[in-house]
Amino acid sequence: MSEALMSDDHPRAGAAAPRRANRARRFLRNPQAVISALVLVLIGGAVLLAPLLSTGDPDAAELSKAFAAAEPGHPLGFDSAGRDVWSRLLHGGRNTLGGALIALAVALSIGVPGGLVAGYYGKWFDALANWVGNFVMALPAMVVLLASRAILGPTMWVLMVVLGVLVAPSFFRLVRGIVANVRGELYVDAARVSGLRDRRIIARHVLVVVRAPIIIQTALVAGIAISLQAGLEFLGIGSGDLPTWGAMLNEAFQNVQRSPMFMAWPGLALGITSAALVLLASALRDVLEDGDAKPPKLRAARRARVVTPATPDDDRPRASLLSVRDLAVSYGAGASAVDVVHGVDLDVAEGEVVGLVGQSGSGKSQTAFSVLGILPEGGRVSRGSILLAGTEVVGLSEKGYRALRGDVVAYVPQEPMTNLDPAFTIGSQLVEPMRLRLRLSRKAAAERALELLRQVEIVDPRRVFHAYPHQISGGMAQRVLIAGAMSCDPRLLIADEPTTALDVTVQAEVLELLRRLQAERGLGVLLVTHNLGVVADLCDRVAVMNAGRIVETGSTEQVLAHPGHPYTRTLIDAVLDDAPARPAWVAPRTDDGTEVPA
Ligand SMILES: Nc1ncnc2c1ncn2[C@@H]1O[C@H](COP(=O)(O)OP(=O)(O)OP(=O)(O)O)[C@@H](O)[C@H]1O
Repeated sequence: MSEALMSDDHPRAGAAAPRRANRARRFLRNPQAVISALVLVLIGGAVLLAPLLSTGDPDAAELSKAFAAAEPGHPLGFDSAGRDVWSRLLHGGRNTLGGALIALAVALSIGVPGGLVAGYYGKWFDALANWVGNFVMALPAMVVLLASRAILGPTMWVLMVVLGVLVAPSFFRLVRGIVANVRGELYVDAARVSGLRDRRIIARHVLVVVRAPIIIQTALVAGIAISLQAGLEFLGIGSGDLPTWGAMLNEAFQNVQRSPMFMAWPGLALGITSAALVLLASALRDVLEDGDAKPPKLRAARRARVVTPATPDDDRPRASLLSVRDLAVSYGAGASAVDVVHGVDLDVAEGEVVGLVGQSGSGKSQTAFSVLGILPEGGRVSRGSILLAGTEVVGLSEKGYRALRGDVVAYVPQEPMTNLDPAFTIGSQLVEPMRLRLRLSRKAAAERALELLRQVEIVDPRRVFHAYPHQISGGMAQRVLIAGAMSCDPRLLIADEPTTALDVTVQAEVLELLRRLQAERGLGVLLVTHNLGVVADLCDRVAVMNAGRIVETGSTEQVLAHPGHPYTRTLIDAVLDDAPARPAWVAPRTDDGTEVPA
């Protein structure tokens, strides 16, 4: 392995410290964030400590003190009913902020899970939830609240639940949109192939991406909820018996001629709280979103869609690890359906390395994805049978697949970087599937992960274990993915162009590593590649694929030395190894023999 890639001073390795610390630092360096958060903490603290900070009962009226000026213990004076304004302001804040919190809690608990499920699974739930969300958003909030008040009675808390339902679609839409994008990321597919359940993938890999936007949206919606709640109370349609900032505004408004200052206190409290929330939301956007490098999007969403029931074939070699018969993969439905793989037969036995070769677009990846159950959106196995260690996987449920992934079949993908979740350390991404599949404790899984990193020849396993994907090189990332693929001791490894994204020296090292691991563990390997050099180097047998069909199969030696099919001959002729070497470059010289400067 290249020392430059392994050393700590590699540019990627020297990148920023873990992003959580980065975010905290960015937050503390942002004056708008700090000041607005401080203001909110002060307001929240004051209303929470209302019984300690105020002198009396907020509802205790003493008519003789109506409109009386400030006095010791009553710094803001008395209202029209002789009640202490300071007490009412603090206790009113409790009710106003408490109401907004209820609305937020309802909106979050409907909008976030709804958006996660709709964005991740799509299908009918997405269509239905979208329709309901659009319908709720189209409703005029104030009219619905007035109607609710008429039907449900003048209870502010109930109205806040209704308000929560009305603002839930804003969270739903936000989360759904982000999740629908994330579910197509390769690291989500990689997590599925490593055997993680959907619930776990959503909690670990998807929720983390929506966390920051949800926090920002929460701050914004909190401001809106406070204003709406105060608006209702101001109009006199909340709970008239509770002190709230809106009710105080209402009362002050009725006496504005007599004492205009009474408008100021609840007005200021509402204004400062709402402004602080909006400023905090905008500062959080800078802190949480702008500073994070977004993972590049390389492929559209891919979902397994397998429909045809298995049609077992009696002449298959039963001892084989993988036995594919008459596999067809189609996109689209009905008359517009297009077959991209036509009747492929393929076998991999225990300890055997089989190369699946062919030019780009010949259907190699579609065949491999069919075996793994991760065909892209719209793709389906339309015919044939795939036996994985004796289990028919055509038509198999996600649950059935989970039982096979990790310890029967594992996958090494083409693009190492996009198959690692940028939000988690390498260690945590290795540990998680082992805890689930092998039921190891966190400590035992971490020890095994370190051992695996050593086995894939990572020089400083401990540093890599604690590093984030952006802190390691592409070659190291591929080694990490190979370690991950080996983590649950699979019997079959499917490697899809595992070295294509790497530079030439690293390619050789990764191939050498695969060769060693295969020999040590007696793995069956299906190596998808367009590179005949790699095939000659690693494979026992080779299947040549062209235009969705296997055109020739045989031992590597036989196929490469005596190709039987014209397409195989074209592939071999395209390898430039036998072409005459280009003559060395000679600098042009003038007649007297001096070199012409470039
Ligand atoms: N999502 C998709 N929708 C429709 N057709 C697709 C989709 N993905 C792939 N195909 C088609 O399937 C065929 C085989 O593609 P596949 O990715 O298996 O090729 P490949 O041999 O693996 O090539 P490469 O080495 O470039 O990945 C191609 O003709 C491609 O256009």
